Amino acid sequence: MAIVLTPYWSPEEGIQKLKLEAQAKALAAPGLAPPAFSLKVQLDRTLLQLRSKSSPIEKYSFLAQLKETDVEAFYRLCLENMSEITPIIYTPTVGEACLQYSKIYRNPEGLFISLKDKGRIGSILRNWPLAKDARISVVTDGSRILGLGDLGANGMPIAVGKLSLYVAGAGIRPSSTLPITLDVGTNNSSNLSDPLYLGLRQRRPSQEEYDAFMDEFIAEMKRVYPKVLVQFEDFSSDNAFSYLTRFRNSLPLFNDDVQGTGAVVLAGLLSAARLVPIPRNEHRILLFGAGSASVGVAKQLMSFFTVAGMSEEEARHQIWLVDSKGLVYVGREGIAEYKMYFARKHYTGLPMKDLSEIVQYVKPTVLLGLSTIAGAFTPDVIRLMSQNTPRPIIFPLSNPVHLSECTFADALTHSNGTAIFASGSPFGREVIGGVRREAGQGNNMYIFPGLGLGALLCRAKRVTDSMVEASALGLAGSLSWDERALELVYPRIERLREISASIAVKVIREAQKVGVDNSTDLKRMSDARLLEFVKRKMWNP
Ligand SMILES: NC(=O)C1=CN([C@@H]2O[C@H](COP(=O)(O)OP(=O)(O)OC[C@H]3O[C@@H](n4cnc5c(N)ncnc54)[C@H](O)[C@@H]3O)[C@@H](O)[C@H]2O)C=CC1
Ligand SMILES: CC(=O)C(=O)O
Ligand SMILES: [Mg+2]
Repeated sequence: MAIVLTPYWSPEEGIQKLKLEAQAKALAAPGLAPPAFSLKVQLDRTLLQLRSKSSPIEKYSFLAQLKETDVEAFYRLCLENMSEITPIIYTPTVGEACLQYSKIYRNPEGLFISLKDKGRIGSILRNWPLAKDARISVVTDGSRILGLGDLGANGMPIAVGKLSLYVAGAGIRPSSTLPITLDVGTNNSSNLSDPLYLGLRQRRPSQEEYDAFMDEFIAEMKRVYPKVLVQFEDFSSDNAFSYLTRFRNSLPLFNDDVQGTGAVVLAGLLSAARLVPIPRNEHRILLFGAGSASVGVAKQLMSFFTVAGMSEEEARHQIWLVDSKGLVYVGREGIAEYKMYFARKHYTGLPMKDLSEIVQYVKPTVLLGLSTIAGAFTPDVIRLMSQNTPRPIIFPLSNPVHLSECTFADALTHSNGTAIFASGSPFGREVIGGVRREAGQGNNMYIFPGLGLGALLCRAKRVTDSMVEASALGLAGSLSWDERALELVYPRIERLREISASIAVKVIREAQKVGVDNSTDLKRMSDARLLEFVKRKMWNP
């Protein structure tokens, strides 16, 4: 396992299989493995080595190297230690990896397609060594990586990290994953002046030029990989919405930040609302931040009200948005098109910017943070929330952890332990009033693996809004009795595979219902058999 005869990265197809065979032979050859060598103990040893690293970024690099040299060991380690490994390969550490990518880069882990490749994108796509196998591609243009802004080509680790979760969390075969970074320049001046920066040294192009590049990219993806599902990741808000609309009917495609986040928050809210003794139609939801994630969440949360019998208009009335200029209302100038639907119609007061003031005005029962503003949920805001409801639902969802709108400890302390809490990045446990409480992680990582797996297995032609909603309902229904007893609003991350399987079943059933699937064989199966089938399809190291 520790003996590697060939580098993982090689342009020849099937190299991974050959490498594993070579390793197996090496381990069997007398003298090449130490006498007491065992794979089980080697995994424990690898974990010890990981834990001996002093900083998260060193752990990230250690794991990246392990994945490169021994992909099976990497995923075995992930599967057996999900709660320890996820914060390293994903948020928060993946954010640090993006920030430092120019320094820590070693080997290509995905495809870089740049503006300079316009006219030959198809041939670049064919350069992926495992070309025939590609089934899921996470595509970023690096323009809004987590809450860290425009990182340009250095956004690659986010695509790689999401795909590692597809493998660990939904059993997608590693060779079927294709991380892509579209390098269309960056407006990040420190990247542009960094001699080690890995991307194009130019500012982002005009919208017209970018649209033409994207049109070619999507057309070539369809041609080269007719079976691939595309997940758009961390595009800046305008493009997140416009490219989702432009391409979602061309191939199976969804935007994780808009749709995956919407689904994960709906699931968390459905679970949280069960803990609050007030009727559904009396909940008032305030979203702090009004970018792609927030507006995606607001749209998805409409069904929190409509499934309870409210009309669309009544549902919209229960939702308020706040952006960097304050409360979003119709009379305010310059409101971007994508947030206009949620602009308050009847607000006639002065512009309102201070969050405490807005909380006093709206009296929300649910406060969601998707603003990238660390500490925006001040003690005062949390105390005011507690006056509106016996159990304030407070989800500071911005990533990575240092951008969270408040900490778990703050939410509990200033609500006298009543807050129901979930954050975008992990917070762990707190003890309040002698009671141990666990923070939930409201992160789209609970949705995209199962959504992608379901869409793949039923060979969906498109990913519909109703399939995304089905994934939310699948997640909401997957809390175990002990998780409920602990008032968790999201399942434990250790159960991600099991949860992804149930989500995939819901997604397949919905695709069949709306007729976008191509899976006559799966239609005949009972739900129980379909679940078995989904689990059997999962790759295991
Ligand atoms: N937990 C999860 O699963 C997810 C979390 N996110 C996080 O959400 C955050 C936002 O992502 P996007 O919506 O894509 O970014 P964005 O940049 O499009 O949106 C940020 C929003 O915050 C607002 N904002 C900025 N400063 C503000 C201030 N001082 N007061 C009030 N509002 C302010 C902006 O006006 C904008 O509406 C990021 O940190 C991202 O990591 C995004 C997707 C999924
Ligand atoms: C989780 C995620 O997709 C984000 O923060 O952008
Ligand atoms: Mg994202």
